Amino acid sequence: MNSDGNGILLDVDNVGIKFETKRRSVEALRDVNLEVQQGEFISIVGPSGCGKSTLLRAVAGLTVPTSGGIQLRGSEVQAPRQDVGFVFQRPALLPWRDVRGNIMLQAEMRGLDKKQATRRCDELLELTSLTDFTKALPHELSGGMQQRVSLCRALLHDPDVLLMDEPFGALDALTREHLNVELQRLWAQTGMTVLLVTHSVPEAVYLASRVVVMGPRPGRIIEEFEVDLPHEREYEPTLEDPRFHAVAGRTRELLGSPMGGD
Ligand SMILES: Nc1ncnc2c1ncn2[C@@H]1O[C@H](COP(=O)(O)OP(=O)(O)OP(=O)(O)O)[C@@H](O)[C@H]1O
Repeated sequence: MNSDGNGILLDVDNVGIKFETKRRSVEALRDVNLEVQQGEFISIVGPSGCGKSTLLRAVAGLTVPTSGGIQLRGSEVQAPRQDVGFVFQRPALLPWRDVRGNIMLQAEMRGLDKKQATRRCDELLELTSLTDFTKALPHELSGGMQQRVSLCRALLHDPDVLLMDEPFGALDALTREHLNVELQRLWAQTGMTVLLVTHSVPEAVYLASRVVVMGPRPGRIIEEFEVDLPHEREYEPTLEDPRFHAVAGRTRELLGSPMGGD
């Protein structure tokens, strides 16, 4: 339960975003409404250019809505927030810093207590099976490991909400599958709140407690599905589960493609 007493951690209220440039005006989002409870895992899918990244950036306070508003833990999001974690498609690690150094960057930027941050860093390294690579440099790591480092960095300050924008889009299929399984376990074990943008329908449904489908620009939410699957999910049995197929099939229909993304 959060400070506003109704269990809603994040409230996106009638948000519209227009980008005005010298040459054109783009309406990226129109009347977007989304209420997220603490501990939910929301997967956001939609056609390219429908405003998924814009929505995440607005939640992080990196883009200001043109209309409507966003509340996180009861306070209006008006500027970049300290209480979110962001994982992008590329891990963006500093090549001269080792794994611990890259994760601890978050502590330095936010002025966190070094002892506490180091303890948390150790826990996260353990949770993501990176303990043996603490002193490795980014070029010594696989793409999947680099993305795990970037996940640890995003979680170091224990954010209220973790925002992930196509975090596994640049990885090969097998690595992506492994990281899906790890992220599922992490979510089930920690109860963190996640908003994930993805083009992959199986990834969206396997990970989510709720799938949010957006329509073409100007981006709006056209449908939402609760995913009626156990909190902790094994990979293959889940992908064969009729409840998984029901949501994945409906999502693909809405996206208008037989394959519905990768
Ligand atoms: N800073 C900006 N200035 C001008 N237009 C922008 C800006 N950011 C996004 N847009 C436009 O807003 C629309 C939505 O972009 P956004 O990146 O949010 O879509 P998306 O759904 O994440 O796309 P994709 O799935 O291809 O990554 C696009 O038409 C894009 O060109």
